[in-house]
Amino acid sequence: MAGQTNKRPVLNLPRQAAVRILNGVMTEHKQLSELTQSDDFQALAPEDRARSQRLATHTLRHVGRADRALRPHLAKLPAVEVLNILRLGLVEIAGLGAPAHAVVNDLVSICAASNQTRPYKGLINAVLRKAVADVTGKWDKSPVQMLPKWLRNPLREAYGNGTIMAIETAHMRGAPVDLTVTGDLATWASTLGGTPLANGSLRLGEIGQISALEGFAEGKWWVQDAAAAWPAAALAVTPGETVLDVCAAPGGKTMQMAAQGGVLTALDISASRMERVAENLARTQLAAELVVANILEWQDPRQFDAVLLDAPCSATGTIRRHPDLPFAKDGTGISELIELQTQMLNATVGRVKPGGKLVFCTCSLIPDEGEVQAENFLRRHKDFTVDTSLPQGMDPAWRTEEGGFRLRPDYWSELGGMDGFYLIRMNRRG
Ligand SMILES: C[S@@+](CC[C@H](N)C(=O)[O-])C[C@H]1O[C@@H](n2cnc3c(N)ncnc32)[C@H](O)[C@@H]1O
Repeated sequence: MAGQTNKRPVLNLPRQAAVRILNGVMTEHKQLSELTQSDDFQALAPEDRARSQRLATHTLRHVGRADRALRPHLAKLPAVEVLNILRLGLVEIAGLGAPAHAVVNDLVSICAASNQTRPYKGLINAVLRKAVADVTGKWDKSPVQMLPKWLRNPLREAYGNGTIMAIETAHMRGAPVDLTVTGDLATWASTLGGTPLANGSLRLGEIGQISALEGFAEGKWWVQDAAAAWPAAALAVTPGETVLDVCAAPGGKTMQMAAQGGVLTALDISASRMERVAENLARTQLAAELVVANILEWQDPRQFDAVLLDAPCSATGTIRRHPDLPFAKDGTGISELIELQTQMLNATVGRVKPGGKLVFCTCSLIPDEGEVQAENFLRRHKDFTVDTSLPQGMDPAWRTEEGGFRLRPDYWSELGGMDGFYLIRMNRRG
C-alpha cells in the first residue's frame, strides 16, 4: 500500500543460519559438514558462512554450560528449536562477549520469523536477559561440558574419571590449525609465524583464510592435525618403496608418504572423495596411482613394501574439531564399524610383502577400534610382530600394552592439544 513502510526487521543472517545448523544437528542428527553443504547455507556470503559456522561450533562446545545457566529460568523445557536460540544467545553474549542488547533483539526477531517459535519471543527476551545477568563474570568458571552417556560411559571405563574430564576440557578448547610442510620446518615456521611441533608438524596461531596463506597455492603444505600425521610417519617410507594407502581419501597421509619418496597406490571406495585426493595431489605436485575400489573385494594381486590402513571409525578422536559429533550421533553403528575394521585388516594383510611393514590406525578414542583390534590382529596373524621403534616426537609413555600408541586430546595441552588417534606399526616376517 502506498506510504506504508516494511517494518520487518533485517535478520542477522549468520546468526539465523547458526540456529538452523544447531536445529539440524540436534533434531535431524545431521553433521555440520552435511548441513553446511545445503543450498541455503552456500547462498550466504563467504564471510557470513565462516561467522555462522564459528557461532554454531562455539555453541555446540558450550551447550552444557548454557543449559546449566538457562535451567533455573525455565519452568519447563521448551522445544529444542527455542532452546537452541537461547543457547546460542547465551554463548555469544557470555562466552564470546557480544553486546547483549543487540544479540537479544536479533534473536527475538529470529524467533518471531518462524511459525514454530514465534509464540516464544517473549520468553527468549526475558530468559536470556536473566540468564546473562546470572552468568556474567562466572562463565569461564562453570563446569566443562560432559560427553553424552553413549560415549562417556565406555571412555570412562577405558581411561578413568580424571582422564575423561581432561578430554572434555580439551574438547571445549577447540583445535588449532596444524600443517604438514614439505620443505624446511623452521623456514615455514618463520614465514607463517607458527610453532614447530616435536613430530615435525607446524602449529599456526591466529589465521584468517587458509587458502590465502603463503605456500598454499603452490602446494608446499597441507592442513593435517599433528596426531593424524603420526601414522604415516610411523610407517617410515623410504624413497622408492611401494606403498598401498588403504582408505586414502581425502589424501592427507597419501601426500605425506608420496612426499617421503614412496611409490604410492591410494585406494578408496568413494569416487567423490577420491576426487579430493586427485585435487590435493595436483596442488602439491605429488604423484600416486588412484584406485576406486572396496578393499574387501579388490582383486589386484600386487604386494607392497609398506601398507597403511586408516580404517573408517567412530571418529570420536576428532570432537575438538567436530563438536557436533556427540549430538549428531548416538553410538549406534559402532559395532558394525568394529566388524568392518576387522574385515579390512584381514583383507589388507596379504597385501604386505614378506619383510614388509603395516600401520593400522583410527581416529577413535574407543579401545575396541584401536588397542583391542590390534591385539586380536596380532593373535590371528603370527607372521606379524610389533615394531618397537619410536616415531619422531612420540612420547614413550603413550605406548600401549600390545605395542601401539594411544594419542589423546588432552596430551600436549599446554600447546593446544591433539586429536585422539590410535596407531600401531607391525612388521611381516621375511
Ligand atoms: C578415516 S577416512 C581416511 C582418511 C585418509 N586416510 C586421510 O588421511 O586423509 C576413511 C576412508 O575409508 C573409506 N572407506 C570406507 N570403506 C571402505 C572400503 N570398504 N574400501 C575402501 N575404502 C573404504 C572412506 O571412503 C573414507 O574415505
